[in-house]
Amino acid sequence: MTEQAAPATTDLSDAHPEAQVCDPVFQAFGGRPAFSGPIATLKVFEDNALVREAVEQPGEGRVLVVDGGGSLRCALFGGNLAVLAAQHGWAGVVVNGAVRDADEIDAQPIGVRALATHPRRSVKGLHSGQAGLPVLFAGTVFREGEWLAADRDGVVVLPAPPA
Ligand SMILES: O=C([O-])CC(=O)C(=O)O
Repeated sequence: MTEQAAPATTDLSDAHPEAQVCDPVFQAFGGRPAFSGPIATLKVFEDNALVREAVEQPGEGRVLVVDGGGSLRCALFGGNLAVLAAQHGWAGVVVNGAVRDADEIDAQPIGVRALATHPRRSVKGLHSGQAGLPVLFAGTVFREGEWLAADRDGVVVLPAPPA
């Protein structure tokens, strides 16, 4: 997979009045401090079966945006899923919820944003949730196919990649 330099979120925010700038609620994980790509969305709650299914599919440089309803009672993403996401070419994962195995995630060449860490794993096997719907958190609407950039300054969403 070729790794393209992600444009700075500051420059994107300055140059694009249409940019949505996420509320600064995220902690940063992963071996890639800056990442960007088209958005794929998931809406789940304390069940990460769909997250695993997604990162087992070709990522093609996309960013998986997982709305976990903000639950801080378990982790929706962890070290094994980070390996799968990297292997399948996902640029990053943004979680409205918690992750675990922070050190293992940091060892993978993807970017991850989440509200917190939590040692407990989520439910598996219910396969509850929905893919491809617009999701709303951090003051931002994340729509499948729109474009996200993240770096140490924050997370920005644009309707399309900058020209
Ligand atoms: O599988 C999970 O629920 C998350 C996790 O711990 C991992 O990815 O290693």
